[in-house]
Amino acid sequence: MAFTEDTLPSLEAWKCFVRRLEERYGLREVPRASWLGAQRPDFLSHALQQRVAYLLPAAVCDDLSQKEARFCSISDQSSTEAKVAVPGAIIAAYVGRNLQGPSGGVHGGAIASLLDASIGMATNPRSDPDGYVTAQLVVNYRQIVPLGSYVLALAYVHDREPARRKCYGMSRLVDAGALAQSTDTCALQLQRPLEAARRDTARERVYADATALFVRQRHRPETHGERSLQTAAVNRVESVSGFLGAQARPWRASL
Ligand SMILES: CCCCCCCCCC(=O)SCCNC(=O)CCNC(=O)[C@H](O)C(C)(C)COP(=O)(O)OP(=O)(O)OC[C@H]1O[C@@H](n2cnc3c(N)ncnc32)[C@H](O)[C@@H]1OP(=O)(O)O
Repeated sequence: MAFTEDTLPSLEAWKCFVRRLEERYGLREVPRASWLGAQRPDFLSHALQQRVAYLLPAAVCDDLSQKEARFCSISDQSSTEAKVAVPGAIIAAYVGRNLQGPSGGVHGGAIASLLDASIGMATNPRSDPDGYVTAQLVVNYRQIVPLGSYVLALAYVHDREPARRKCYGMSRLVDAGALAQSTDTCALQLQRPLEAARRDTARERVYADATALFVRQRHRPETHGERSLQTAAVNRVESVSGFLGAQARPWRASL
């Protein structure tokens, strides 16, 4: 998917999305003050200190290339905090007609991919994004996801066995409702457990949930050429956007 200036969400729209996340899920850790007064360096360092491992997209990064800015990762900085595994993650996505499974509904494979990606994000620290891979993924499909929906995958890690290289997580795919109205795929890694991922709330429709076992690889496959963490993060989110077939449409969050 090609990102253009038109498809970048504005900072205001992104802040609005985060505010709504805060309201719905009590995400106290999103540093509201820094969003509101965002200037890139302060914003990034403050956000890092405030336990947000990385934020995508970050349209505030005006000195990066457009593509990098779209997927700016704040934990590429070599801080100790960035090396800490993140126990929670949220992906907001639009699932369009190109993902048709049953008539009028989204294909189960796309739903599984979203759930898998969100748990993978909650499992892997940004400083080592390829450490843990999916060994097992069990998906419960609870309701048809209507084509053309905005959805959120809310993931958290509930157990780790480092000595055995194992990490257990779960994710719930819910209707985003008015919370995210964008065809962009965006993601947030959190350094606190996301309580909202744990249980259903009356306020949202739950389409599916999944449990997963991630296992740390003993040997990594060779990568071809130099690959920065930044590039890996960009590629990974682009791959999610890619398989979702996100169409280039403007951000539609109302302020
Ligand atoms: C910011 C970053 C965001 C990142 C998002 C990324 C999300 C993307 C996630 C993916 O899509 S990953 C791609 C799909 N997955 C793969 O391609 C994985 C392919 N499989 C493998 O590479 C290996 O099979 C694997 C690393 C999972 C395990 O191989 P090992 O040889 O290291 O496992 P080993 O036999 O030593 O087992 C270690 C432990 O895990 C257990 N285990 C391994 N595979 C299992 C399995 N499949 N089911 C259940 N348990 C399993 C195994 O029983 C054992 O437990 P115990 O120590 O308690 O005995």
